[in-house]
Amino acid sequence: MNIRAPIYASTPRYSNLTTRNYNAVGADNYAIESHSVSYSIKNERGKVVPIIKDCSLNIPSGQFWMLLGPNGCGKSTLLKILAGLLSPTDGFVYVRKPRSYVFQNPDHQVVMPTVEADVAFGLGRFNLTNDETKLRVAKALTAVGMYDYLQRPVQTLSGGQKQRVAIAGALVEQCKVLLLDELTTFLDETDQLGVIKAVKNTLSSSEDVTALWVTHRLEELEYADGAVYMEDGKVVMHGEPSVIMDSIEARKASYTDNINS
Ligand SMILES: Nc1ncnc2c1ncn2[C@@H]1O[C@H](COP(=O)(O)OP(=O)(O)OP(=O)(O)O)[C@@H](O)[C@H]1O
Repeated sequence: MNIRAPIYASTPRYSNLTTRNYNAVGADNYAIESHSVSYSIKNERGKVVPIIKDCSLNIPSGQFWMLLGPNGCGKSTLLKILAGLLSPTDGFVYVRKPRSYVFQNPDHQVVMPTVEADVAFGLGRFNLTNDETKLRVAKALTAVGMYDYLQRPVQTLSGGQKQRVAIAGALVEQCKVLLLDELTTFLDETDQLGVIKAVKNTLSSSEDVTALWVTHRLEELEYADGAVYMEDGKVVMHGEPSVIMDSIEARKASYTDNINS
């Protein structure tokens, strides 16, 4: 699979879709929709193990949303379903196209010798002129604040700079939805902030790019327009970041009280 290509499909990916709900999806201004999505795997003993359980969410176009929850609650699995990398066992999803999935480890995605070559990599199949390619690369790198690094060898970049180049690699192909999987896990605070700001800037300088950002860092919620909180494979809360932040803090406090009592 070409990880650098946005995931195109002639029609949205659906599972168990009826005509009635097919007509409903995409009707509101949502870039990402998931309706009663479940995903199970069979373990080595042949037992069916549910990973994602009846998850529904709607993310409005042009917004920056975060997907949070404890380790192992299913965030990455749900993101991969939205990216079309996994097929739901039940329910259906709609994600505006083209969409692009950016990995936690930029070394899986940033593969060419220089920043310019890397960002231009996915444009080969578009039959663009040299000037068009240069213009698109410049625009994508400017959006993530990396234009000055155009000629830099990628191995000289910091982790956060590489993440920004990976995001530019998605933007250059004019993707409408960015699905971002724990990009700041391995980054220090400065790089973490640089990557978040790059995504924010991308959204404010583009017409209708939508981003869903998986994170386990609660403090990142302050940059989000909306948030989804998961526990044990289920979407527990969905909406206003400050409300979700307060509620997560309250759940943590009650958990700590239970342990200490
Ligand atoms: N292919 C698979 N086979 C077996 N178990 C799986 C598979 N994929 C996911 N899981 C399990 O499903 C659960 C959810 O995994 P997932 O990676 O989606 O969680 P997460 O919330 O992203 O976790 P983290 O924050 O630690 O990255 C975990 O218990 C994981 O071990």
